[in-house]
Amino acid sequence: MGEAPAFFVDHLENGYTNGFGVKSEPKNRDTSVQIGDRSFVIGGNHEGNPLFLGVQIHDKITNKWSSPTVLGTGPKPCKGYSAIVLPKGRILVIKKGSASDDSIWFLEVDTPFIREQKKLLGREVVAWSKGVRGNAEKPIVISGPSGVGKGTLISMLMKEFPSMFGFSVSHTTRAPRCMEKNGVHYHFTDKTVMEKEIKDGKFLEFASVHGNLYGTSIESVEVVTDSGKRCILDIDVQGARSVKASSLDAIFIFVCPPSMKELEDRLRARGTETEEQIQKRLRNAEAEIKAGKSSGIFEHILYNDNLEECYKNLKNLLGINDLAPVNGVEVEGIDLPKEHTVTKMDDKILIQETGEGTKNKMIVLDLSSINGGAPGRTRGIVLDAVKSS
Ligand SMILES: Nc1nc2c(ncn2[C@@H]2O[C@H](COP(=O)(O)OP(=O)(O)O)[C@@H](O)[C@H]2O)c(=O)[nH]1
Ligand SMILES: Nc1ncnc2c1ncn2[C@@H]1O[C@H](COP(=O)(O)OP(=O)(O)O)[C@@H](O)[C@H]1O
Repeated sequence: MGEAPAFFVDHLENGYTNGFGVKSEPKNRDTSVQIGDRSFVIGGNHEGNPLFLGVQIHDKITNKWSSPTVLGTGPKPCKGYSAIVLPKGRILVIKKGSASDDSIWFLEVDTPFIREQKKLLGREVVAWSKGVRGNAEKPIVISGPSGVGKGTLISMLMKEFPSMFGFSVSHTTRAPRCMEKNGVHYHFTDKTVMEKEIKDGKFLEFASVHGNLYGTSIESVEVVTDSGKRCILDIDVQGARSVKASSLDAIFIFVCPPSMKELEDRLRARGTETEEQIQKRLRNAEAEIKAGKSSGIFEHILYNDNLEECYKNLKNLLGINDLAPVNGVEVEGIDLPKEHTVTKMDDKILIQETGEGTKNKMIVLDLSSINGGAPGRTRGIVLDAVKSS
């Protein structure tokens, strides 16, 4: 889709029929924007769930309504919304009367991520991405054969910098090991449940590894980034390839063992797998190491021979040392007025307070350096209050 013209808040006047052909009255709180031949109506609940803000699409050519699959965690329904069409298939949605860190949202309707998901799911898809002030550092993808020391290195990093890094807890269909906790090391799940969730578009990536299904849910990454931490993903090479193809802009690190013999010794010494499973993991290791070194996915290859040395190299390539400042997302900021109008001027959105007895303050929302987006957050938002003279 090319650049869409700005289309300001508008309420559909003649009512609309939902995806099941039932005519519904438009509610005052609903907001619609038009992109090409389609109107996107934002408001109410999604498919009857009071926790999810509704999104419906009206196609002018066919005169049909559809209820799209909505990916990502969107804003909770509230008193009203302002919406404005942005270039490149995104709609800016501003919640009225909400907390300052929960007011700016993006509904993606035709971004590369949406096009890919539409192809995958074979139906109409939209995705929410929360607007966040400031920039977070890139997520870190760590891959390597089983037993090479990925988990050990990640634990060391999280222990030394607890406020800096957060682990993306994957879903898996494999059985838990005796020390593993559900929701901490993995979300242990059932194959049929996970397959259904994959079909519903809940996963950023997934792969079959050593005979089990593993996957990173969109939510598991959001939970970490929302807490202002840098997200670490421990995933296999197939998963890394999918993430590389996604819109998640990450750093890719592959960890190699000093030798196959040492890898085998570590796997055995760990004592968590049966002999059959160890053999399977060792067979897969050779192909993984080959793919890791030659696929062009990984910008960094680390050799985990001496653990302390490898850990030091990991910290170096992440640009952290013992004096590293604690990073985090700056969310403190300006409250948006409850009642307002929005106007688009190039990359700037002017938010003008309305209503009697107010100071009619003006806020400028600068979108010129936004980055990221679904399946993560939209970052780099700058908000400025215009001082009245
Ligand atoms: N694609 C993908 N791979 C994962 C995910 N979570 C874990 N893995 C990979 O699955 C493989 C097996 O993990 P696990 O059963 O915990 O065994 P370990 O690597 O020997 O500790 C490892 O290569 C992990 O990196 C995920 O969410 N997606
Ligand atoms: N550099 C190293 N030298 C010796 N043992 C190591 C080293 N790194 C990790 N280990 C050990 O190897 C085993 C496998 O490490 P782990 O972190 O579980 O690997 P992965 O997560 O890659 O499967 C663990 O028992 C761990 O303590």
